[in-house]
Amino acid sequence: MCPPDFFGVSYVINPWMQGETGHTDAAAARAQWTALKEAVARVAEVCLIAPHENLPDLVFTANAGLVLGKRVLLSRFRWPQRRGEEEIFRAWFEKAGFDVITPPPGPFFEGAGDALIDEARDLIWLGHGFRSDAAVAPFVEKLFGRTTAPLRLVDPRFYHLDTCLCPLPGGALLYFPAAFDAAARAEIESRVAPEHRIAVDEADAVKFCCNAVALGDALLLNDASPALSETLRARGLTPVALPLGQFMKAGGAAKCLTLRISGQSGERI
Ligand SMILES: NC(=O)NCCC[C@H](N)C(=O)O
Repeated sequence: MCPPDFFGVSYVINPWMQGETGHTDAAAARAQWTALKEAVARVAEVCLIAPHENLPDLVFTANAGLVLGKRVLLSRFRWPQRRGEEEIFRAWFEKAGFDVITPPPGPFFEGAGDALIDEARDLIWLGHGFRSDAAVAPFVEKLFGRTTAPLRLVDPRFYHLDTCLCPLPGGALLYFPAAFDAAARAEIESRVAPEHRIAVDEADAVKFCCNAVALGDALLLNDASPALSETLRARGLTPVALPLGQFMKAGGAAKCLTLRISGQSGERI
């Protein structure tokens, strides 16, 4: 995670940021981020990367790269406003002993914002259409030795895959179907049995319920309706609501603010 010392909205690269320039409250953001960090720290060790002035979105560490085992495929950001983050994340990973791989020339790739590991299906879902390019899929597949299933995103509010889809422990998949084109919905339906699909409605989706961090049985998220919370509980998961409204002004919530760097089955690589 990255402390929110320099977090704010100072440019607009997604619809959530529209009209929010200069409207974040630093103390409130710090309190929300700290509550999330403490919730993660109850289950896992939290490593920090130093914040940088003029890189307000560095707090969204999910976008650093895709980590599997001790390998990380670094991001290449679509928007110039975020490109300064790439070398900062590279330096952090190198110092931490990761094998850092640069994406092939050409396609954009926004890390674990768009590439989600589905342990139950032994595959990587890759969101594309707004930030990452589908052209990076064969490289991801070869590098990590896992089937990589591209999914086209069509709603600009759900510009990263982790804003509208979340593989859950136990094999269920939480997702907002309207964020995907028909082919992507068919792809999800062909790979995920109906009893494992949890389709959320728009009211839950805009609360970033899919932007959830699964840690053991706990599911850390900004908010979920009573009905969705009940559905999750029935599957043995405990939704933990952690308000992250300050970060939603920039288009991110719990999952975006974290990057899992160990504990995935990538250890077999
Ligand atoms: N969805 C994510 O994984 N990260 C949120 C990134 C927010 C940032 N303002 C962006 O638009 O890139």
